[in-house]
Amino acid sequence: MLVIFNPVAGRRRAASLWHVLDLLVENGVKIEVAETQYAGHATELAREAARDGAFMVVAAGGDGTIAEVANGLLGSETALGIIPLGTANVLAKEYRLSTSARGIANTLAYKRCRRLWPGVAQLQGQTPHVFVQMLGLGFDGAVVKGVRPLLKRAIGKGAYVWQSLWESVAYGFPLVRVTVDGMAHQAASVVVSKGRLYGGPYLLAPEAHPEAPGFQVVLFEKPGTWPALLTGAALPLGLLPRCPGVRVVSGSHVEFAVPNEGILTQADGDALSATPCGVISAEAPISLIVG
Ligand SMILES: Nc1ncnc2c1ncn2[C@@H]1O[C@H](COP(=O)(O)OP(=O)(O)OP(=O)(O)O)[C@@H](O)[C@H]1O
Repeated sequence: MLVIFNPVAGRRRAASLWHVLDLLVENGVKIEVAETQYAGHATELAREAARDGAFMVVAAGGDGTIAEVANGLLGSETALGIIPLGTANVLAKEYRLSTSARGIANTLAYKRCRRLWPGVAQLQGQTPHVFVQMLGLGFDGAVVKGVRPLLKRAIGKGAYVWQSLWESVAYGFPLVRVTVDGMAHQAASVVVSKGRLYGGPYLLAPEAHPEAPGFQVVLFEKPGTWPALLTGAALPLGLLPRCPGVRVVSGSHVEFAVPNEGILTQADGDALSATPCGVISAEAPISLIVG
C-alpha cells in the first residue's frame, strides 16, 4: 500500500500517521511511504502508482493533499484511501469516515468503496485544478489567503475564525459574477460545493451529492461586514443555508466572467494562484475507500 504523506499539511500530526501505519503493519499490510517534496508532487506520485496498477493509494494530509492524490488517480481503477491529518478534514466528515487511528486503519483494511466525483477548476493558461470538496471565490478566498500558517498550527480552526473577523472589516467585497448552467448571478462571495459540509462538520449545501457530477453553488448575495458576521455566526449553528442573503443553486457548468480577475480564490482550503474562469465535473468519478 502506497501512502503519500504531505509533511507540511495541517498541524504536522506525523505521530497520528505513524500510529495508523503501526496498526496496519501489525495486521500484515505492507506499506511504502512517499513524502511529498513540493506542491503538486502528490499528483505525480499517485499517477505513477495508478499507472503501475496499484489497487489503492492513500493520501495522508489535509483536503489539499487528498485533492492532489485524487487528481493523479483520475481515469484509473486505483482507489483512494485517506488518512486525514489536516485542520478541518471536511472530506472525511462528508463521508463520515472515522478519524481515530484504529478506525482509519480498519477503514483502509476493509476496502469498501463509495464514489467520489471531483470538480475541476479551469484556469486561464494554467493546468486545471482538481478539487474534492469546494472552491470559494471572494470573502472565502481572502480568509484562506490571509490565514497565518503559524497561527493555524497553534490554534487550528480558530485561526480561520480570527481571519474571518479580520476580513469582515478589511475585505472590500467586490462582486463576483457567475453563470450557472446559463443563468447569470452576482454575489459578494461564491462557494462551488461538491459536498454538504464546510469548514469541518458544518452544513453549507444540504442537497449536495459528492458521488455524482454537478455542484451546489452557494451565493452570498449581501456584501459587507454585518452579512459576513451573520453568516459566520450561522455556520456553527447549522443555519447557514437559511440565512437571509444566502441562496443555493444547483448546476453542472459554472462560468466566471472576466471582470472577476484578481478575486481571491481557495480550493479545498488552499489558496489558488489565479481566479478560475469556469468549473466542470471531472470526466469520471474515483473510488474512495470508506471501510
Ligand atoms: N513538501 C511540500 N512542501 C510545500 N508544500 C507542499 C508539500 N507537499 C504538498 N504541498 C502543498 O501543501 C498544500 C496544503 O496541503 P493540505 O491542504 O493537505 O494541508 P493544509 O492546507 O495544511 O491542511 P488544512 O488546511 O486542513 O490544515 C497542498 O495543496 C500541496 O500543494
